[in-house]
Amino acid sequence: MSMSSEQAAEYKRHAAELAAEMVEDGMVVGLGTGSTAAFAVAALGRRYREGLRFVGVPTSLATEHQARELGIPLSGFGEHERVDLTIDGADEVQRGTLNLIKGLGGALLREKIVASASDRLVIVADESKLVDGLGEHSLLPVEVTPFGWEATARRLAEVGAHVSPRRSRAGDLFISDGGNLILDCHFEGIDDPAATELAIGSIVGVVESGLFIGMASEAVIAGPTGVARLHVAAQ
Ligand SMILES: O=C(CO)[C@H](O)[C@H](O)COP(=O)(O)O
Repeated sequence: MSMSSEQAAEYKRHAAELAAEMVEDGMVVGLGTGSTAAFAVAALGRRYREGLRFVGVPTSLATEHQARELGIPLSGFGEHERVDLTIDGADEVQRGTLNLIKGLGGALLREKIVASASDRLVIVADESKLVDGLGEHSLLPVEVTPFGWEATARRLAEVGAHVSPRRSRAGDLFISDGGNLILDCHFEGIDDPAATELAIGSIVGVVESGLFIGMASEAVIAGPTGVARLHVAAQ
């Protein structure tokens, strides 16, 4: 059953607020990107004003801006080797594995750097993001260097992707926070996400793909029946 955008926003807020309760005093917290993560950042801003002390590591310029406006102190990898807990959204969450597609918001590179340095990555989403197989609904964003992107796009097509360069509203090539381009890749289902990630990652010119394999420790998913905390199922 499809949900209205107001309902989806309400579910995103429920999931995000529950995850924001997981932050404890003294933590280094990865601050995700997107509309769901923004609810978590807003809740963390409220908790900071109420006396909770933590530092945030933002995953995009947009999140950095939001966190600064809320008075959340920010830090980075010069000061901290590890992040205790990151709360971020996702475009697809695979049931059972919690493997993810991320990056429709264009922040996948910074999100992946922060996720890979995190002891816990908690994904927040409404239940429309839950899928049985990755690639069911979402394109797979791949961040590539601007130089030679057309050659990189051809190599991606060779591994089975239908490739479209992402464009801004004005029709220009979209530039990521890292100064790269995003190629949105459609696959006829991604049967083996780990193999697909390896194949894409081995193409010269690819900076990162939006496949997050084995990174999420938990997903907080909200829908009409309430909020569920999902963990990786035993194989
Ligand atoms: O990966 C992302 C940004 O690069 C977002 O987390 C993802 O696109 C989900 O966004 P939203 O919460 O707005 O649906």
